[in-house]
Amino acid sequence: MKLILGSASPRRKDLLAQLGVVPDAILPPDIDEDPKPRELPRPYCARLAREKAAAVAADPDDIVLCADTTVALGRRILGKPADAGEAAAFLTLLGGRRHQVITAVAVRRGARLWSREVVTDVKMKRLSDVELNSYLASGEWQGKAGGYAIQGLAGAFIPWISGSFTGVVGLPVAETAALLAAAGYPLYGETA
Ligand SMILES: Cc1cn([C@H]2C[C@H](O)[C@@H](COP(=O)(O)OP(=O)(O)OP(=O)(O)O)O2)c(=O)[nH]c1=O
Repeated sequence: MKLILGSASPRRKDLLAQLGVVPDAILPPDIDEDPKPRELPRPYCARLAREKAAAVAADPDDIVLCADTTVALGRRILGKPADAGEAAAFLTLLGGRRHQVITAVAVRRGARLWSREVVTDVKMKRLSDVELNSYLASGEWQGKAGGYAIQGLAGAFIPWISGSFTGVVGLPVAETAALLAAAGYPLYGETA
C-alpha cells in the first residue's frame, strides 16, 4: 500500500506533514475546474475533490488523497484569480463581509471513496487602497482561491474565523486524519 497525495499544492504537503504523514508519491491530477451552470459552491467543491481523486492513477490497494478549496460569497464561487485585476475585484467583494471557505477532502482506495466537506466562516476587513495595492504587489494572491492566503500577509485582514484554520489553508487536518484512518492508513503506526 502506498499513500499518494494528488495535489500540486505545497500547503497540502505541509499540512499532511503536521499529521506525521509523508506521502510515497505526489501525483497532481489535471481536471477541468470550471463550475457547471448554476452549480453551488459546496457541491462544486465536493465534486472537484472527488474528480481529483478519481483522476489519479493508483494500484487497487493504494490510498489516494485529494482536496479542493473553494471560496464562496453566498451562492457565488470565487476561484483562483486569473490576474491581479481579478484578485483586486475578489478582495474588494470580500472586504467588510463574511464569506465561507469550503475545503472538500476525498480519500480513495480502489473503488471505495471517503469524503468530507469542511466549511469555515471568515470575516475580512474592508481594505484601504494602500492595503489592497500592497497585497496585490506581494503576489501572494496567485494560485489561491478567492485571491488571498490567510497563512501569509492576508492574515492581517482577517480578524475572525469560525471553523477550521487548516481547512482554510487547504487541508483540514482533523477531518483528514479521520478519513485516512477510515481508509486503513496506519496513522498512529498501527498496521491496518
Ligand atoms: C483561502 C485560501 C486558499 N489557499 C489555497 C489552498 C489551495 O492550494 C488553493 C485553492 O486551489 P485548489 O484548486 O484547491 O488547489 P491547488 O490548485 O492549489 O492544488 P491541487 O488542485 O493540485 O490540490 O488556495 C490558501 O493557501 N490559503 C487561503 O487562505
